[in-house]
Amino acid sequence: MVLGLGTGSTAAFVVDKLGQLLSTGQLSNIVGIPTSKRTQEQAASLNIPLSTLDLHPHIDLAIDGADEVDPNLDLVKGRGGALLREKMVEAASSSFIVVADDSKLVSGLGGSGLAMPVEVVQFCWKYNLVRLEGLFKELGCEAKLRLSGDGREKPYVTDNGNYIVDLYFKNPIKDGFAAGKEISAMEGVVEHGLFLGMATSVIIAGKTGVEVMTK
Ligand SMILES: O=C(CO)[C@H](O)[C@H](O)COP(=O)(O)O
Repeated sequence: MVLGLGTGSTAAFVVDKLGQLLSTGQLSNIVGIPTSKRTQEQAASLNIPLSTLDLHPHIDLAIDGADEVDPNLDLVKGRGGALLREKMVEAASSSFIVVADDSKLVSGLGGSGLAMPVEVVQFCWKYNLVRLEGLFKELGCEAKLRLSGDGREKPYVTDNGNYIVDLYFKNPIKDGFAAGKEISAMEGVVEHGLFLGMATSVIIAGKTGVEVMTK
């Protein structure tokens, strides 16, 4: 079985569990396709056999976290910075299961007040930041370059050598597909964090237990 391995604090539990099941012989004959360098390192340290999309272009199942989940199982992802590889791996997967806690549930994407990331090339990133903010003016959008380092003094660089522009909305995005299309059409945009129509099911953990959402 070919498994897409997600990125983030929730997906890390899945990777740990896979490592444990493999080491105790409860699971065998799997190969993992990691969605980030971080996950690749974690999986390798647990002796999970790894491969790439080049060698395994068809993935049976991907399991990953999410930043926002709406009632249609559409998602915002990428606050952990891995959106490009996540989208490539999850789009190539026959099934895509999301694992999250109930703080991630929203009635409309962009509605949490937290970031919707867009990965952009470094070249003239400010030009694209201004254009992205302008695209969603009517939603009260504010665009910020993601920073890293102890004093947040330098731009965050993705595993693919790009920058991230985080979009903060005052109001939820009305038409995610239209928004995604407009963002992707911008020269210099590499990928955006709207994962639409991709999740097969979402497993949500809350104080009262676990709920499985399916379409
Ligand atoms: O998209 C992601 C990383 O790019 C993560 O899946 C998302 O940020 C959720 O992370 P966490 O489980 O740590 O809340």
